Amino acid sequence: MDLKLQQYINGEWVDANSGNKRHIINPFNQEIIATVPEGDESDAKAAIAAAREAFDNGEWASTPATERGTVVTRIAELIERDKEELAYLESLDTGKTVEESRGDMEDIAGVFRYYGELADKDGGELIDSPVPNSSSKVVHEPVGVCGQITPWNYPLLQASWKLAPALVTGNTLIMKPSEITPLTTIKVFELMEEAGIPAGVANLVLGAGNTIGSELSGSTDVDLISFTGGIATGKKIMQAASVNVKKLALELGGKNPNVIFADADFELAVDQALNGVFFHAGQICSAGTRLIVEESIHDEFVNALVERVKKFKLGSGFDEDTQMGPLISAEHLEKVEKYVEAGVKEGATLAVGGKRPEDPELQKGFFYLPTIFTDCTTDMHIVQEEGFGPIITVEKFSTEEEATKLANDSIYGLAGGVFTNDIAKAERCAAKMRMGTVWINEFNLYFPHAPWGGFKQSGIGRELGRLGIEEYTETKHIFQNLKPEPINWF
Ligand SMILES: NC(=O)c1ccc[n+]([C@@H]2O[C@H](COP(=O)([O-])OP(=O)(O)OC[C@H]3O[C@@H](n4cnc5c(N)ncnc54)[C@H](O)[C@@H]3O)[C@@H](O)[C@H]2O)c1
Ligand SMILES: C[N+](C)(C)CC=O
Repeated sequence: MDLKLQQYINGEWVDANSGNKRHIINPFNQEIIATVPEGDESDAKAAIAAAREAFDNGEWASTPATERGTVVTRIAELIERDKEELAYLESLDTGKTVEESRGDMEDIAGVFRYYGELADKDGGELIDSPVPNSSSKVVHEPVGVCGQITPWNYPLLQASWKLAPALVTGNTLIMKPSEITPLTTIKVFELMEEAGIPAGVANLVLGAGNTIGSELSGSTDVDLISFTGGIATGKKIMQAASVNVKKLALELGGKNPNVIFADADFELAVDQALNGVFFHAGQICSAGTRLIVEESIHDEFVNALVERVKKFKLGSGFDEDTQMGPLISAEHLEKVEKYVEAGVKEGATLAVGGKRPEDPELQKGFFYLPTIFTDCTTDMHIVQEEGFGPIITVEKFSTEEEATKLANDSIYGLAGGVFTNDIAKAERCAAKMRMGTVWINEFNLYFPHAPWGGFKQSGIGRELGRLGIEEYTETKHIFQNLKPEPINWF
């Protein structure tokens, strides 16, 4: 593997201070793909010091925004150049099909390109001051040193949503990818170095969340944490971040409803419902794992799903005909198994799946069969909790009001979908659904221009779009009295 397999701190490729290492495991066959440094608090401290110095010396922040934009656009070009290698690494690390990874790489290059082009578009704002003989303007400045923590399911995609807006706005950063999927993030740091990001501006530390992640969240030298991951970790980060009242951007989990009305295009809704859940084996924050189907088509709809699911081809992400790869790890597979067991105990009916596949060729991988539960009710653990696996729960409704009430009955509010051919009904539902994204006759679509994030416990703040850049800026009001006079109060 032609990759540095090291951390990147203050412009140098380095091993962990402790000398410790971690094996990265292929989820398809449990083979060791790579061995990388396992950093700890001391590595995180070194990276924080480098990022602090690079921010405080002001060089990157005072580089003209156009130049910062050019460097970030160059990163997009390098990602496009090395797209095949990146897609290969992402599929090795995560088990997802290489076709999915290629799509991810196109999205990622698009994110760097989008923010590269936005870099110099913020000229601030002139305020019409109510005070005679004065000027009043608003400018946006970088927040400072940013800690960025990412999950394993979309390793480089989630990193790109953080790296590109932080860099174009003049911040410095420390990135900590998931300890089990670091490869593409390492590769992109090589590309960022090639693109000309100055030493200390972007730093990469590798290792566990409870060491490096905690150090980043609890450090008084870090001004902002942008985190994507689970709710439980998000809560720990919020607590640690209170030490210096850090700015926080949290992209957390989801248990996303997909409402299917009887008047929807049946084949389209079946196809999108399957895609909305089983893509990447259900390991997607916005997976439409909670199907809410109108009673009059419920049985026909479930039968159609089951027939299609039985034909899914599970296998290596590198085989052309594979539709679904393995889960990420043995630990996660066990979690998914327990989740399904809980559903059975709660009284839901297993319509298909509910176990590991028996195919001898899949025994070394962390595979789980696509699973559909019927007879589900909102009080069930499997309807309320994120399973993060290839599992659908199906509930029934009979009125529009009931459908949106069910859809909103959740602590989450990340995303949801509505399938209907009645445009007015679709708009009414979208208005009522308390989620950061609502898709109409579509599921799981995102692009750089539109914001992404959650209502309720699915998060704080937004990534992507113009809001994604605002997370990385402080707003300053500058007022000038053009004809100052004494106040003579005291
Ligand atoms: N909202 C979104 O856009 C979005 C996108 C992708 C994934 N997710 C969510 O991510 C979760 C799956 O990812 P995961 O299992 O990697 O999540 P996770 O919370 O276990 O880990 C995410 C990251 O946090 C780090 N971490 C762990 N403990 C930490 C601590 N105490 N302090 C700081 N950092 C710590 C991990 O090392 C990892 O890098 C799911 O809940 C999924 O919904 C959300
Ligand atoms: C945000 N998204 C959909 C790319 C990945 C969620 O896990």
